[in-house]
Amino acid sequence: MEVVILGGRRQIGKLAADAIEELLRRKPDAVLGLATGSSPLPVYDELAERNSRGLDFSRATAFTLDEYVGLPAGHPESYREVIRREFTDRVNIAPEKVHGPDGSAGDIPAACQAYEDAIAAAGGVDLQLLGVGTDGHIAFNEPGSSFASRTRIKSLIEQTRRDNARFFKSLAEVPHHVLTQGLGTLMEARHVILIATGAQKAQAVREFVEGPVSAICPASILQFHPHATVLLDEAAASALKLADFYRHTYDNKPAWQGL
Ligand SMILES: N[C@@H]1[C@@H](O)[C@H](O)[C@@H](COP(=O)(O)O)O[C@@H]1O
Repeated sequence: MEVVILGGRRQIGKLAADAIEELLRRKPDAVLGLATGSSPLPVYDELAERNSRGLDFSRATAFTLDEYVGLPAGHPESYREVIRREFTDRVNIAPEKVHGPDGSAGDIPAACQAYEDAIAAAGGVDLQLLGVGTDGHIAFNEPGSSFASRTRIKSLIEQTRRDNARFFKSLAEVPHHVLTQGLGTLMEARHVILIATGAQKAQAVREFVEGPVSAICPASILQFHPHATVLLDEAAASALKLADFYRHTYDNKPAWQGL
């Protein structure tokens, strides 16, 4: 796991966008894993800007991480809508190449299997963006999720519902159930870039980067990933024991740019 501590959200956005740009130039039909939440927004802003200057997404495919169950089609907070608004409508990716789990499916297990099959048929995810929940969840894999899990339905814990209530009119409107790629699914992405900013993430970051690998902190599975990059601002990095070591080792420059 490479941990890179940067000055702020804008620098994080640029560095993650550099990785995506390098991938798209090397492999124009790359498969991108997209995340919702506020953490990846600077990356999407930067990519939209680069798209307007010629970075081409026309041959790319994208898969989102997760989706609420039970929101009506077109609900502004469904992740399908969020990712469309925040990213895919702002670049020249083909809408039919942007996939998400179907939270309104009648047959949920079949929809989850179909999503796994679609990822596999696309050749797997080349680069997966991730945020992290204050409880250490990635995608919507809450504490206790199996490290071998695949796309499936999950219940949200109250902490996550409260964290996400800021996007809804009230806590009561936040769905209790979601579909999410599993931890086993996420671990198959060839490169994972997790972004965390702000002091409210410091504890989760300390636990998943430097704590024991445990299902109680789902993001800790990334310690087993062969190519995981963690991009942090100073506040999110503030509880790390080895923060100085990471600063010196990577010198604000992750391995994909050459040490
Ligand atoms: N399912 C999403 C996660 O994918 C995201 O990482 C997390 C953190 O969101 P934020 O980046 O807004 O802190 O929120 C949600 O629960």
